[in-house]
Amino acid sequence: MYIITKEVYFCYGHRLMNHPGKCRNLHGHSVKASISIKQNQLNDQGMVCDFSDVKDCVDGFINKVLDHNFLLHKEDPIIPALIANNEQFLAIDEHPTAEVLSKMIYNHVKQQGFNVDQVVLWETASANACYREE
Ligand SMILES: Nc1nc2c(c(=O)[nH]1)N=C([C@H](O)[C@H](O)COP(=O)(O)OP(=O)(O)OP(=O)(O)O)CN2
Ligand SMILES: [Zn+2]
Repeated sequence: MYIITKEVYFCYGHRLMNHPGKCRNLHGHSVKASISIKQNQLNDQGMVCDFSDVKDCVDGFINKVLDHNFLLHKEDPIIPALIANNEQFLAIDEHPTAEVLSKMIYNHVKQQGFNVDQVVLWETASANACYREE
């Protein structure tokens, strides 16, 4: 089994509305996502796939959906105020944790036809979440 990994960097604001501590406050992160693709066989270029193809796939999604966006649970009570002020945000069904965001990226890359091994989202220099399927 061969595995390649491409890293991408982006930013977002969010809050974890049910968090008992500081993460329920509005705050932001400058994050790294590591996207790993696996294959048993290399292609005729000797690659799992081109790093740039992974980057193009992930950048398209991240730039459109996550980067410099404000990520909130759909029931977050701040949403009416954002709408009233014409502010941009993304409301999702789950809490916008590193776990949930890594799965969102995983699902997008898988839907684009890549054989994804895992997606790791480094939310801070010391904390990451990984999503993979058995
Ligand atoms: N399992 C998870 N735990 C936490 C998440 C998460 O997404 N999944 N998110 C947060 C916060 O949003 C934020 O990421 C803070 O993380 P944390 O590592 O606690 O923050 P610090 O950098 O301040 O940590 P220190 O190492 O104490 O400086 C929280 N938990
Ligand atoms: Zn956070």
